[in-house]
Amino acid sequence: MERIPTIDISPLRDAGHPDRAATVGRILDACTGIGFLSVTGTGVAQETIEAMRTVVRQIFDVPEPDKWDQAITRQNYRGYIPMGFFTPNDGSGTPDRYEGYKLHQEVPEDAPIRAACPLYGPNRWPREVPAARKTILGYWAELDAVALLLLGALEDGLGLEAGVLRSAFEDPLTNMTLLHYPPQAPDEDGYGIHPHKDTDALTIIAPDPVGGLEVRTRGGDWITPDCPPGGFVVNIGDMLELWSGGRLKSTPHRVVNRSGQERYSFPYFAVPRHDVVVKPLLEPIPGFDRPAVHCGHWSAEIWRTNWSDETAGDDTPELGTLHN
Ligand SMILES: O=C(O)CCC(=O)C(=O)O
Ligand SMILES: [Fe+2]
Repeated sequence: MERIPTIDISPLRDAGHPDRAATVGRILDACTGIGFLSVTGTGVAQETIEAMRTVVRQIFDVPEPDKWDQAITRQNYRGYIPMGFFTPNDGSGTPDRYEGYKLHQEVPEDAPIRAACPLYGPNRWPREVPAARKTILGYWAELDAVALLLLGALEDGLGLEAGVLRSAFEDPLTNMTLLHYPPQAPDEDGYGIHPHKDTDALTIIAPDPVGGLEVRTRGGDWITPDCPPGGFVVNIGDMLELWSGGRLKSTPHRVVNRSGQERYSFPYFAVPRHDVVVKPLLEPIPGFDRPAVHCGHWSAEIWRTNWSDETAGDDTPELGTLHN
C-alpha cells in the first residue's frame, strides 16, 4: 500500500544544512509519487495553528442570518459560503456537506494591481469575530514562508533555475477557505468535499485531529495521511503538475466526516500572480499534454464556474473535476 511520508523540513530553513539535499530528495519522491506529504519542522508554532482553529470555529458559530449577510457573490468571491451553496461540477448533483468562508491575498482598496486584474482586493472580514483578521493574516504570512521553502526545494529537486517558481508568487492570487464540516451519519451518502484535484500550485492544510481527509493512491485505494500534531499536510495541485511537465502529481482527495464531531479546516492554496503563464518548464513526460494556462484567467474561471448555472467554455482550463 502506498503511504504518505512525514518529512522534517527544518533543514530547508538553515542555509548550508548538511541534510538539505536528502530532505529535497524526500520531498521530490513524495511529490512525484503520491503527490502528498506531511511536514514537520516548519517553524510554525502549534499554538498558532490552535489559535486559527479557534477563530475558524467562532466564525462558523455566528448566527446564520449574520453569516448570510456576508455571503459570497458573483462579483466578489469573498465571504461566507452557505452549506450546500455550490454543487460540484461533476454532474452528481449532490452538494458537499460543508459551509465555508473564502479569503484571498489581502490587497488594499487603492492598490495599483487592482487596475491590472480585478480579482485582487480587500477581504470581507467577519464582523462578529474582530480577532479573526489579525490571527488569520499572521498565520497566512507564516504559511507564505513555508510555501516558499517548499517551492525552493522543488526548484532544486527538479533541477530548475533557482527562484523560477518562487518569483511567480510575488503579488500572488493565493487564497484560503475556512471550512466547517458537520458530522455525517454513518449511513448518509455524499461527502464533506467530493473527490477532486486542487487547481492551485500547492496546498497546505493543518489537519483537524478528528480526521476525515482521504487521498486516492495510484492503485485506487483511499488512504488517510498521518500527520503529527503541529504538522501540515501538503499536496501538489494542477499548476505545479503542469509546470513540472507532469512529474509532480496532483492527486485526487476528498473529505468524509464520520467522526461524530464538528470538523474545521483552513486550507491555504498557493496561486501565482495574475499574469503568470503556467507551462512546462521541463520537457513533459510521455503522455502529459496540457495547454499553457494564464493564472488570472484560470482563477477567474474557477470562481465563475462555481455557480451552477455558469458552465465551462472551450477556453476554461481543467477545474480539478474528476471524470472517472
Ligand atoms: O478540509 C480538508 O481537509 C480538505 C479540503 C480540500 O480538499 C479543499 O478545500 O480543496
Ligand atoms: Fe482539495
